[in-house]
Amino acid sequence: MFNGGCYMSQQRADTGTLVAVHGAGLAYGAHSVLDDVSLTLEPGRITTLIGPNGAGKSTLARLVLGLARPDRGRVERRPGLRVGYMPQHLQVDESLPLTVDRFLWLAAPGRTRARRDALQRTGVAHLRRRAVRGLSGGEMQRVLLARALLRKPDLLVLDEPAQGVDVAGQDALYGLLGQVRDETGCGILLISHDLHLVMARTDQVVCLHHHVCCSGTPEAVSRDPAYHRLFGPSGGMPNLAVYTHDHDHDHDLSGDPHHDHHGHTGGHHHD
Ligand SMILES: Nc1ncnc2c1ncn2[C@@H]1O[C@H](COP(=O)(O)OP(=O)(O)OP(=O)(O)O)[C@@H](O)[C@H]1O
Repeated sequence: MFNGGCYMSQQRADTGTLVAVHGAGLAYGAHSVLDDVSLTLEPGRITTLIGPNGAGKSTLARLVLGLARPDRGRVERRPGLRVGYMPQHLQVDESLPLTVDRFLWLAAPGRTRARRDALQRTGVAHLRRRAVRGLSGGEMQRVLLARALLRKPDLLVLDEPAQGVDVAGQDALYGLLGQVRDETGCGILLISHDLHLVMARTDQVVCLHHHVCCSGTPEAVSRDPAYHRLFGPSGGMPNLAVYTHDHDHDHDLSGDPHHDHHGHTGGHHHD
């Protein structure tokens, strides 16, 4: 729901924006986690949110999902927005003999066909009757993506989906997400703490360290000599790209932009 009144709701509904965060600030006690953060998510566009541990990425995702409210600024959401969320961690009770099919049904009760189609789309239809607790990290990730897709989301939010997956698995996942975007036209918000390697088809990269440090588009891995050496001349990982940061400031350890007595920036540079 939009917080900006009728006029703003109408304006946003017309332009199709899924979620718009305007100058959001949020603090836990004295600890400022987000400071004047703005972000716009559009249908059919992939946004990658990167930043070091503790930068506020998951907190910003919670604002986008409507699970938290900013102390300052506002968050507008398209009326009736359907969101599919793939969490960073999921606790599955090891003692429960839960099958993949049952696991999906619990999230979205409905026809078997829909669950089969969702698993088919993420390339793991063969796992439908398997126990969730026996799945590998990469298999679980695809099941979680199928679960998010069952909601037929306008916006897919994935928190660190590449965590615990090797580079080839990350490349395959990003390829799959590109297909999902092309087929469904949904917007995608991807969260990652990898400051350099991002999904090649990302439309905008936003680097967060409590505030937005910089944003832009990634460059193909094949154009970066370091990754060229790693992946070979053909750029064997077509779905990965390099993001080059463009900061005009450094950070001290609290994440605050830092200037020395002479007006020069100093502190911990995180790119
Ligand atoms: N409910 C809470 N109460 C107090 N502090 C919190 C709460 N949630 C998050 N924080 C703090 O806010 C900061 C940002 O956390 P957040 O999880 O948003 O960062 P992140 O960028 O997603 O980090 P990571 O990459 O490690 O997952 C951290 O210092 C965290 O300890």
